[in-house]
Amino acid sequence: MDAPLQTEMVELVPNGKHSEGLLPVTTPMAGNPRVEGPRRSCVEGEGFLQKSPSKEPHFTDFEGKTSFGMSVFNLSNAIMGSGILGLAYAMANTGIILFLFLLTAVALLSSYSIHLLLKSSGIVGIRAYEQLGYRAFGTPGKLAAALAITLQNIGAMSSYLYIIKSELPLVIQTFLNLEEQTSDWYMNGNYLVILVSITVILPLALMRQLGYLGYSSGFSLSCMVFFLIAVIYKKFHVPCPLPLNFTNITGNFSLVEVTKEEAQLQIETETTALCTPSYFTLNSQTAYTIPIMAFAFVCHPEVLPIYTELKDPSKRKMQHISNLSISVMYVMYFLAALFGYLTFYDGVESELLHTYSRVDPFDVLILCVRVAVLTAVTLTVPIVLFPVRRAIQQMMFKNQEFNWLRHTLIAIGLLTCINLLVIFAPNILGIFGVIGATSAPCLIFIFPAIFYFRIIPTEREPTKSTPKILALCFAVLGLLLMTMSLSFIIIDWVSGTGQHGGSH
Ligand SMILES: NC(=O)CC[C@H](N)C(=O)O
Repeated sequence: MDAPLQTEMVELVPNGKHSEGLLPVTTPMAGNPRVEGPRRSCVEGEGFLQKSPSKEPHFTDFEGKTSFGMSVFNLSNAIMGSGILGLAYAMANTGIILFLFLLTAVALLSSYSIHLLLKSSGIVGIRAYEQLGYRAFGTPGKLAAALAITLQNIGAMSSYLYIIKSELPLVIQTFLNLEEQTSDWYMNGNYLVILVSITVILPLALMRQLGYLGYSSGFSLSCMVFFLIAVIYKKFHVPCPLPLNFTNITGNFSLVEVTKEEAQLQIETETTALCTPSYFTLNSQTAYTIPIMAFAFVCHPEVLPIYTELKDPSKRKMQHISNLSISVMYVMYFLAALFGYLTFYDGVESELLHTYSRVDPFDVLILCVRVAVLTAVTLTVPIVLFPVRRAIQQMMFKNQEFNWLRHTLIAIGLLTCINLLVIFAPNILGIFGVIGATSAPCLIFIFPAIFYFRIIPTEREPTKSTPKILALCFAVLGLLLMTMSLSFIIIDWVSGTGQHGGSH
């Protein structure tokens, strides 16, 4: 009947305005979610029909204006963040082959979950993650989605600001050619974070639409490309083992009475052991790989806002944008991890930039790399802030018209909270390890799958149809990953070896 008409039913109201008021959204009754299915289809069918005959002007006021290319920039920028800095460490704990396999799997799964989100939003007719939750499970579903988005993105933004706080003073120190850090205000990470937040992040975060951030996203991506080139270049210019390790090795030998040749031989053996890539590794840290990768590919809260602003939107076009962004990031992630790993091998730290500081903190190229990463993460904050503001609006001010004052106050409020967190409670970042381990699997695996399962009408896809069974398997996979990551974090805490959780 009217089922096929639902497919591309999309609501073309820009962010902040997509109110439920435009389409009668009925709260599903628990346990009987599709009671209102046919009625809804009808309404959505009408909406669709209104648009399709002329194929445009009807919605000109609300039409998204962002081009395909700008959307790719924005989505790629949303994907790319501090996650990239942890991947070389992940590779050191999996080996190259296993890493490649896992990275491919996470990228494919991430794309599949975007497919589930897009398909569900086509049915609901509203491109907002929280609204999918509402349609699937009523208010609890909406709150769960909004909470996961808020926690995940606040965690991500804190990790970005934390990078600014710890790296920017070093950059300034090097630029000023100072041997040691002075107590001047411009050497104080806390002041610098506040300054960057006010002068760069806030103005960008005040943009009414994500589409305007396309240029800054493009610039942010080019900074990351520079970072990648520098990582590749450094592989061929940093000695292995690092002189520091080398001293340790020779130091050990000087304590014992050994002949020069024996010592030389030992050093060579150790050097080979330290500087040979491993293709397949399993150790106590391997379990962290999946959460690190899952975090690195999270962009799901941003997908629907970007879709809302897309020019001539269609599910197919948005899926192309997502696949393209994920593929580009996949290649960049793999290369950054590979060359980062091949530079330091097992000596790589969970934050790649720190490892470079060990070589020579005042090296000019490393300095430029730092500036590039700082710029990239700074420009990512406004994109990641966007869905949080949207979630807050959906929770507290739904059905209300766009309001500049509210828009501005929420952005200022969020930035203030994140600044306070980073300045006064940097240890809280450990807590974000736990949040990351729960909210990332929820946003990537569990929610898209269960929302899809509940939203797609049974007339269209019976409960036992392959897509729905696949979606359920996907949710179970997410649940397994979440349990696994959490157990490992807890084991780590209990045994007191927790060396992770920092920025991811
Ligand atoms: N929204 C997000 O959480 C983005 C995280 C991003 N994928 C990163 O690597 O930092």
